[in-house]
Amino acid sequence: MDIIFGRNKKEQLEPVRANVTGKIPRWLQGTLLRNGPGMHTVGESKYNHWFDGLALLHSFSIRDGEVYYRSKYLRSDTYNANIEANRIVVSEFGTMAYPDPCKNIFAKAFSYLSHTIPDFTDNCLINIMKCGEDFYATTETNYIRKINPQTLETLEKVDYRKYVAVNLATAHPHYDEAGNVLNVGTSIVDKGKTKYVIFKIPAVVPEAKRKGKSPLKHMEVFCSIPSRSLLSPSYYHSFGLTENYIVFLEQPFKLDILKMATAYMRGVSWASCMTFHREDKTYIHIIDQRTRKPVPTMFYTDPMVVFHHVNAYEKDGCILFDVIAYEDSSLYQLFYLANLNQDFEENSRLTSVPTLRRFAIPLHVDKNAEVGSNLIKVASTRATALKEKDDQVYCQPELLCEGLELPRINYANNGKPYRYIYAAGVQWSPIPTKILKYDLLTKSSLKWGEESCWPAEPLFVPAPDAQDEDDGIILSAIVSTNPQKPPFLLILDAKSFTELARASIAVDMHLDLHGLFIPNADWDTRNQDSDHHAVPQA
Ligand SMILES: CC1=C(/C=C/C(C)=C/C=C/C(C)=C/C=O)C(C)(C)CCC1
Ligand SMILES: [Fe+2]
Repeated sequence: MDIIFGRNKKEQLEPVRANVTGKIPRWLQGTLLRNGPGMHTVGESKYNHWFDGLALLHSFSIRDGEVYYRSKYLRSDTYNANIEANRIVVSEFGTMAYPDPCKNIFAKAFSYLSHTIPDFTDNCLINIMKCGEDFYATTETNYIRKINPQTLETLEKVDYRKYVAVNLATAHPHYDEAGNVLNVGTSIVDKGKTKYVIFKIPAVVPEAKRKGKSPLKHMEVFCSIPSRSLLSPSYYHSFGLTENYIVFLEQPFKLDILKMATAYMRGVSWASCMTFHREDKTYIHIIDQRTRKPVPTMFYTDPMVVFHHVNAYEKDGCILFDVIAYEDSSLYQLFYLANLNQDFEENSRLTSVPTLRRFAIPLHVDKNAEVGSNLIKVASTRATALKEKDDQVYCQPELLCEGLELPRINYANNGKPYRYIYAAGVQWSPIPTKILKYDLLTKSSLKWGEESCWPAEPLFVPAPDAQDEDDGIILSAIVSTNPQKPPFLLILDAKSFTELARASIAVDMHLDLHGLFIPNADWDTRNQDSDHHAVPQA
């Protein structure tokens, strides 16, 4: 597995034409832009964790049945500092780095102190965000990096803290129909309070206010939720959105701020400051978008760890939301590079398999309902919400399916009733061996897999004349451990899950994390089909 995880990948700066077999639909015109870690050693120094690797952007430009591939390292300040020093000098999730090893004792002590409130990395390796006309590489710190989606060049560094008080923010924002961005961040011990901040970035700025400013300058706090604890806010990786509500899980997988403040001095990583408290509950916060206030009822469920929300929607007085959940936080443990070696089949066994769980949250809690009664009256789910004393509600999910991660949907259905989930299929290890389509109605799935192939997150792109939710195609970048088989972009028909085409590229391709598809606007206007792709397939 060293081929996939350990080895530094080479950039492919010049676009290279892929060898296409099969037939790419004529309407599929645009660029698949993806992000993920590509470099895990700098000089003699090595990162400890796969999520530490330096961000390598790659793109597949699809035009008239042809595919062109290119890749480029994000020239973050982190990348530049590391390359210049020829060693790792910026700390990442699983690796604490020491910039000045030769300083005298006084300078060293000063450097430790200045790390009490750390300046986090801008190695934005997780996802790509669209904001107005601009694209940004994202991670979970306060930094995002603007990029040129055509050339993959790195542009400005943006510090969210300049606009809203957040030290951390998710790499998984949501978009409304107009393309406005909603995201959640954590504000740590600011003015004596720790809170989760939901913030909005408008897609367009009114002409009068514009003055050449980017929409980021018009970012605003939408709502804040106080953290249950000042010094141990929850860690979260994504959130859910319905037409009128936001779903935020305050889970018992927490950051210990005091541990973080001394991590640099103690020589341990940020990852070691995260703890799963299996004795705690998971609190479900529901925010009403119309009042911009959290719903006052306290909804909770058993301890769990969620990285990816799938979708959420309102139905018959309830919010139904689907997540991929684990029993513990061992997933992040498995991505230490020491585990992803030859013996990875042994070392990276999941202790808790990812399960698709559906929760149901009643929007109106009858104060007179009997304690112990189930407040969910929706026939389509077995999820329950039991009334407890003091107006608390205990929610138990319906278990839908096992062994899936990196979920995607037809984003036109985000926040709305939906039927299909596209995801990476994982079995005994967190590394995907298949991609699958799960049908929430029939509770059955279709799968794609091939010997020695390791697929990435499958992304759905709707067809221009789509009638059904699954009228479209699936794109997934596949790397292979067979030296005879070059990596390829797989194009499946989303309805039947059969292969339409593959574009093989004889390059050094990395296993990526997340990304988006940018439809080719020229082609859309040429075909009078502009509305279908107004929002990226985020
Ligand atoms: C640097 C840094 C962080 C980075 C977290 C990262 C990089 C997480 C990546 C998660 C992924 C890729 C999950 C996939 O499902 C924290 C812990 C937020 C806080 C401290 C500083
Ligand atoms: Fe993610």
